[in-house]
Amino acid sequence: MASAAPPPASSSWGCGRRRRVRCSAERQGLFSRIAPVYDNQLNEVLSLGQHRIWKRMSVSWAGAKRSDRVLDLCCGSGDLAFLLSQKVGPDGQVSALDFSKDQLLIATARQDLYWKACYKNIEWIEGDALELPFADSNFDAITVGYGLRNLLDKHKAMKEIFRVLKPGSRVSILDFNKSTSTLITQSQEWMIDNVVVPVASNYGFSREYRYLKASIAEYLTGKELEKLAKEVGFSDAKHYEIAGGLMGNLVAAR
Ligand SMILES: C/C(=C\Cc1cc(O)c2ccccc2c1O)CCC[C@H](C)CCC[C@H](C)CCCC(C)C
Ligand SMILES: C[S@@+](CC[C@H](N)C(=O)[O-])C[C@H]1O[C@@H](n2cnc3c(N)ncnc32)[C@H](O)[C@@H]1O
Repeated sequence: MASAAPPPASSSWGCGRRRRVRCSAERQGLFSRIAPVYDNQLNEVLSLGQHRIWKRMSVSWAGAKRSDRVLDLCCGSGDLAFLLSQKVGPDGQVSALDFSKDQLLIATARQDLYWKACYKNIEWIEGDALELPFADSNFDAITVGYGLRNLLDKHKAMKEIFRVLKPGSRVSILDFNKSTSTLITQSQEWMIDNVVVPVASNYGFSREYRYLKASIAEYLTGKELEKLAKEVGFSDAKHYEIAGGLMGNLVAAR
């Protein structure tokens, strides 16, 4: 596992005892704590396995093809990186970046378990999505699965994504949808309050999953995501609502 610039030095106690997960170090700690149960348990159970379909859709929208060099940003335990790996094949290259060492350890363990030859094309990089350790115009496709919403500076992140993407290539950003529909927002919040958090509390992670609701409320709507992409230079940007509007995917072309 390669290591790049660590996230800002702000430490969790430097964030004070705020109730909200407000700084990079606190968010890093959150994802490191939930790493052992994150993918094969809680996401699987809570989404009734649907999250794998949403991730496949997102990877398809990125447009990765054989022999491409691609990036999975905020890769976590590697779900999208493994899907990208199959798209680009053994002659392709997948760079998978995350700032949680614990998430990356789970990802490398999964890579060692899997038998597909193509998975050898994945490089795991510990780094900050806001300061990418890559050259300009470096990637043929980029995916961000449930990552952008967790980044403190979404504008800076989108500028970095634009910088490292090759002209004519696409980024596909999957996340919860911050809906403009009151009914969808209320449904989303009801499920988080009455299903997600209670189930997560059985694993000792009620606070970590309670963060979801606030992070969605502070996120950008589909139209705002499209506007942000255009502002940083993308020539085209379209946000698609999926899962009945509970989730959404932005596809932006450089
Ligand atoms: C893969 C999913 C979420 C990933 C995820 C993203 C985050 O930012 C987190 C932050 C803090 C803790 C955990 C996460 C996190 O897991 C989506 C599926 C898992 C969700 C937790 C389940 C969400 C349930 C939906 C609101 C309703 C699903 C309806 C479905 C049709 C059954
Ligand atoms: C909800 S998980 C998503 C993981 C994976 N993409 C998926 O779809 O399952 C969000 C990931 O973003 C990472 N992350 C959050 N902020 C980051 C940052 N500034 N730089 C790099 N990774 C970050 C977390 O460590 C975590 O692994």
